[in-house]
Order: sequence, then structure tokens, then C-alpha cells
Amino acid sequence: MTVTEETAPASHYERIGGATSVKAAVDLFYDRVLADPELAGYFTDVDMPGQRRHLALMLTVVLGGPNEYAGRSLAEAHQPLRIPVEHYVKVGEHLTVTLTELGVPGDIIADVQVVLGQVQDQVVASGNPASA
Ligand code: HEM
Repeated sequence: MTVTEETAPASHYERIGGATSVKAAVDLFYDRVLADPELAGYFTDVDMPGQRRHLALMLTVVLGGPNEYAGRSLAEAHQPLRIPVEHYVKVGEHLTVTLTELGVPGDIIADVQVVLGQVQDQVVASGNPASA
């Protein structure tokens, strides 16, 4: 049997309610990230729709949703920002808290954390020029 959209198992993205739920999560996640004084600075030069777009794309990617993203690679977008692992972890925590508050099932949250681990090397700054 051919695997089609009907026979393939639902992605986490579909299980939590697709684009509408991602939008709700983005609003909460956005508030949390920007209220965090250690993280808000990364976004001051990014336009407001750009910030929401960033968070929506991020959530869709980590939830296994449709990959409609045609922008720069994660490494290209983030390596110039010199993001330390501590800040990466904080963003991940804000995401976990947001999903928990929205009642997202624990198995989905566990998988989100796996994906966060998989893309960490692309987002977090490689090397440590500050101490070089
Ligand atoms: C799983 C983790 C992450 C994913 C999947 C992700 C995804 C993305 C995507 C798709 C873009 C758009 C790139 C473009 O438009 O070319 C972007 C940009 C950006 N991300 Fe992330 N991101 C992640 C983590 C982070 C973290 C931890 C921070 C900061 C602490 C961050 C800050 C930014 C900023 C400031 C931009 C805008 C860069 C610019 O316009 O030059 N991201 N991210």
C-alpha cells in the first residue's frame, strides 16, 4: 500500500490542531521569550511580523509540520548571532512551558525535546571566541 496523507500517521503538528494551535502557542511563547531579559535583546532589531514568523516556523519545524520554509538554513540564520548554549536551553524551556500550559500531551513534548537536541549544533555558536 502506498503511504498517502490518509494512511500516514498524524504528525504531532496535526494532533495538536495544526496551524490554529501553532498560532495560539506562538502568541504565548512570544510573550515568554520577549519577557525574558536574557533573550529579548536578540529580537530588538527583528521586525514584529518577523519575530512571530520566526516562532511559528520554529514550532512547526519541531512539531514535524509541513516544511514550507524556504529561507536560510538554521546555521546561516543563527551562527552570526553567537547564541550560547545557555540561551538555547532557555528558549527550549520557554517552549516546553508553553506547550505544557496549552495541554499538549507529554509524548509530543518529549519528542519536541528530542528535536531541539538534534538542531542544537546548528543554532548554538560553534567555538567560543569570547574566551579565545
Ligand atoms: C530549535 C531552535 C530554533 C529554530 C528551529 C529556529 C528557527 C529560525 C528560523 C527558521 C529563522 C528564520 C531565518 C531566516 O529568515 O532566514 C530564525 C531566525 C532567527 N532566530 Fe531562530 N530558531 C531557533 C532558535 C533560536 C534561538 C535559541 C534564538 C535566540 C536565543 C533565535 C533567534 C533568532 C533570531 C534573532 C533570528 C533572526 C535572524 C535575522 O533576521 O538575522 N533562534 N530562526
